[in-house]
Amino acid sequence: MIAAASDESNTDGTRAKGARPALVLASGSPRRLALLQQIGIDPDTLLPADIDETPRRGETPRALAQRLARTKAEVARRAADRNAANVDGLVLAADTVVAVGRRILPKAETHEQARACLELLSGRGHRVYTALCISAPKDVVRQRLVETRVRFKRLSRAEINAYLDSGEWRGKAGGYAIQGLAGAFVAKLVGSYSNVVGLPLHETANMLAGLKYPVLAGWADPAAIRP
Ligand SMILES: Cc1cn([C@H]2C[C@H](O)[C@@H](COP(=O)(O)OP(=O)(O)OP(=O)(O)O)O2)c(=O)[nH]c1=O
Repeated sequence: MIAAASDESNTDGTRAKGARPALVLASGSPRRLALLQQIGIDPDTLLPADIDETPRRGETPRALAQRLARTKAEVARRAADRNAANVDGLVLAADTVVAVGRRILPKAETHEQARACLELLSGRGHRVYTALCISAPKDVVRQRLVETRVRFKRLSRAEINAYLDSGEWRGKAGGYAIQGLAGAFVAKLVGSYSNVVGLPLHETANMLAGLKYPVLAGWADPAAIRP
């Protein structure tokens, strides 16, 4: 259900003038929620969209990320709309894809997959794409693709084994999580760090602001912002 925050609603259920739209985060990723909260945005509802993420034949990494983000947003909006009396909110979805050239790395689920990813990434550059999709009322859909270039140092067998033992790679695109132990593998990063973790904060804030969702500067009470 997409409902405006209750403390901003009038008694007749209509939205108070100037109230922010309700926000659904179409994600089951704790990292995406934590990143949003980092910039003071607390979604009203979490609605993970369970979709098939298999790349299509010949699909580029960029096209895959964009298609999946859009599908997640659409699936979550349909689920939200099924029960809702009030559907004037925003639905935010994202998808992160790691690629070496046109080669799309999997979201590692097994040791073998994670090892193959790390061996491929060792000592070379790769790109991390996160596609953002925000579905708004009246069939308005905004999309954005953000790219970060990352280069890993050369990884020894011992480092790869130790990293595999950590389990941090599980469920992560490209078989690593930059916000954990793998931060030590990053020799160079060009672009947005939060994009690699799963949600580019600068671009997300801009897109939300463009849809009249109050981010930092639009807040009524700056004192409410966490230090
Ligand atoms: C490269 C990299 C990816 N990741 C994560 C971000 C994403 O959660 C995940 C990529 O998978 P996604 O399909 O983008 O996201 P998800 O399935 O985890 O969550 P949801 O679809 O419900 O939003 O990999 C990191 O946490 N750190 C990293 O350094």
